Amino acid sequence: MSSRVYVALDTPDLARAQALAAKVRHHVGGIKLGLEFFCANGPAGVRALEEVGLPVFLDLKLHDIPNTVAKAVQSLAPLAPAVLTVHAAGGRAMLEDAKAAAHPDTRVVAVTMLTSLDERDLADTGVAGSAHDHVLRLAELARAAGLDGIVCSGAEVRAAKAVWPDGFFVVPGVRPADGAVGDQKRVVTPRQAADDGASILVIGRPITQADDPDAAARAIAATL
Ligand SMILES: O=C(O)c1cc(=O)[nH]c(=O)n1[C@@H]1O[C@H](COP(=O)(O)O)[C@@H](O)[C@H]1O
Repeated sequence: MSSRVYVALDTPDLARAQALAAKVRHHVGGIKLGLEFFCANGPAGVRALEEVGLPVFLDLKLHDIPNTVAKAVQSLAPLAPAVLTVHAAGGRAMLEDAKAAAHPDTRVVAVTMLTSLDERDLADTGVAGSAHDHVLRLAELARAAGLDGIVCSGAEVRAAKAVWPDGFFVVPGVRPADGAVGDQKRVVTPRQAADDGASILVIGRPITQADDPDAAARAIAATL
């Protein structure tokens, strides 16, 4: 089975992204390209990274009115990414229209509660209650809207999978036991995320900022 680890190539520099991908390609299952990369390099950058030969996860976290998101997803359809993110908070109509506009081979997944947030941050946005309940509520919304899965932290993935057994679960905020947490707040180890049911693990800086990214990716893969 190929690795469940997708490496987040968060850089605006195309050559650096290509070099990192070439280094780690034997120890990861896919590549995640996000806003930092896409704003600098656009669809041409995505096509350049496709040449590495790994599945590409396009993480643009789209969140707007249904018509705008659907048209954006339609514009991305020729890239046929393996995975594409939208924000669950955009609401049911936006989620339905995003899925309808996507390439049929693309898994459209909804970001529930960013792993950089905790319950105090949630309260600041006017949402009372626990992260667990908020994620499960948005998971149910995504499922009802016909999406393929969600993005959540490793702290919620077991509960989310229990209520959506055939959902696709993306878990970022993953850190090796001794890893620097940085701006993430809800973190788990790669092993815990995998054991608790993550379909894929998104890991960026623990690999990309390592002195030897390939060795870091290999060490993480060895714990799974
Ligand atoms: O959708 C995502 O991938 C995502 C959702 C989320 O809740 N938290 C989160 O960190 N991410 C992404 O996952 C990656 C995590 O990177 P590191 O913190 O460097 O491992 C970044 O590219 C984030 O954009």
